[in-house]
Amino acid sequence: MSEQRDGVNRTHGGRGKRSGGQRRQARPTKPGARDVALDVLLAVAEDDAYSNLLLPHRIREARLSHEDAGLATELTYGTLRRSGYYDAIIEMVAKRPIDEVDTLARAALQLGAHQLLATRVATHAAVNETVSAVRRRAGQGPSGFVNANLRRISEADAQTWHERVADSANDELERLALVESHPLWIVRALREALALEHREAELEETLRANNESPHVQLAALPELAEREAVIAAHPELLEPEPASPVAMRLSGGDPSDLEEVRSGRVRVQDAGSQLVALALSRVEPLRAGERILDLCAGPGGKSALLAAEVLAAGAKFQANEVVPARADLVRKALRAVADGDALSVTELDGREYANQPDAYDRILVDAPCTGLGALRRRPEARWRKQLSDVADLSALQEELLDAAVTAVKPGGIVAYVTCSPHPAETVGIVRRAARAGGLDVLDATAIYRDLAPDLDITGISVGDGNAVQLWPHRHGTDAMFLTLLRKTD
Ligand SMILES: C[S@@+](CC[C@H](N)C(=O)[O-])C[C@H]1O[C@@H](n2cnc3c(N)ncnc32)[C@H](O)[C@@H]1O
Repeated sequence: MSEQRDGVNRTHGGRGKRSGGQRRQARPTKPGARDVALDVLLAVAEDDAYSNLLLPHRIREARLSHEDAGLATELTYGTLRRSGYYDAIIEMVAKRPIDEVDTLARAALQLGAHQLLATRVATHAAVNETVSAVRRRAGQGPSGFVNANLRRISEADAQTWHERVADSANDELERLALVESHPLWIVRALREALALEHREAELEETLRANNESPHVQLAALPELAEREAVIAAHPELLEPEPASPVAMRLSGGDPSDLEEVRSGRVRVQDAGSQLVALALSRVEPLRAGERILDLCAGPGGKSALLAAEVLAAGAKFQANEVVPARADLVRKALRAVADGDALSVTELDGREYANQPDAYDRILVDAPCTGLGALRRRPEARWRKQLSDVADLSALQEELLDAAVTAVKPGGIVAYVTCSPHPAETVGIVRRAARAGGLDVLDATAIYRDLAPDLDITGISVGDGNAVQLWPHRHGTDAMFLTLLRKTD
């Protein structure tokens, strides 16, 4: 039997390795939604592509209709998010370890399993169309293997597969990791984070929320756009989003169809990201002449919102981003807020700001992190992150926070923020800083309750104050963490 015919990956390269023996054939027919989805799944597996960057290109190249573009998007992102769960099923039907399944066959089986078990696509279409996409790409060889195994998957319903996979687990955490399609170390970290609020019972809900597509949320930049007026101009598309006083929810369509988005007065931004930025600018009134620094600003979402607030109060705004290409994105984001390049963006390692003691009134440290709080937005991210990333990042996070504490004036405020709820990146960092002395931990729950009275906010005790962890399943936002620290001497 040839490699193509039996679907075996004899390279044993596992995820992300090209299977070598496949010949990619020219497609005689116009590609459809499944061809596009399969293309992107393979590029993610073989070339470490980012699905959210590649998919829009592939959809345009294939000239998919609006409807097919929607289908390709749902199939690609849904399959990537749940691919760990589908792998468990593929191992059962193919009766071999997943790393021994050829990359194309594995991607096609995941794609087919997603259609069969998580969408309303009819069984015959899910099987036949997926097999046809494999045949167009690689000929008869692997399509037989894919066809046979998809038929086996289609013989049981979604509930039965759920039970079979759950029964294969050794314990409760492994069960959740398998059925909710997350690496086990991430499940453990999320449980630990929920335990800080005595909410371990919400673990399954938290994991499920990571498997859903988030709503598109927009921010009306203060002084440049007024939320109610923007909603009034597009009542069929927009509604207020309770998680931030400037947030709106887009019900469908492309945000750039809105003139307010094209002009930069309204930005696509998660409401939790809005809330952490506004917590710093509104924790107490901004005074004219205050100096505000965004230490880790790329690509500039929070900078744009903060700068709009800061300039309206006659205060001064400074952004910094160490990666030059990302610093350019910050400059672009700030152009809508101030004419030309009126706001400078430095390109320093944020730790160098320790050389400017007592220089700023408020500093945002939106620290580089694992991003475990935004897994629903980055469908393949959970499979690429590693536990070892946490140690490296938390060392950097400590140093960036220390630099900000040095650079803020006595009486000034540092906001420490991550888009990860991993305790080693959140409370681990701020509790250490609080123990070192010279800082008061403010009550972040109070400012959140002012800014978003409809949200159910609970605090996590840090020193004498409270940090706040937002969650997709409870607040409809990314899992943003915030602590506000005031320098006392
Ligand atoms: C979580 S992101 C910031 C997101 C941004 N605040 C926004 O809302 O668009 C963290 C940023 O920190 C940058 N970064 C990483 N190491 C850094 C360092 N040593 N100094 C300053 N910035 C750093 C990364 O390049 C990344 O752009």
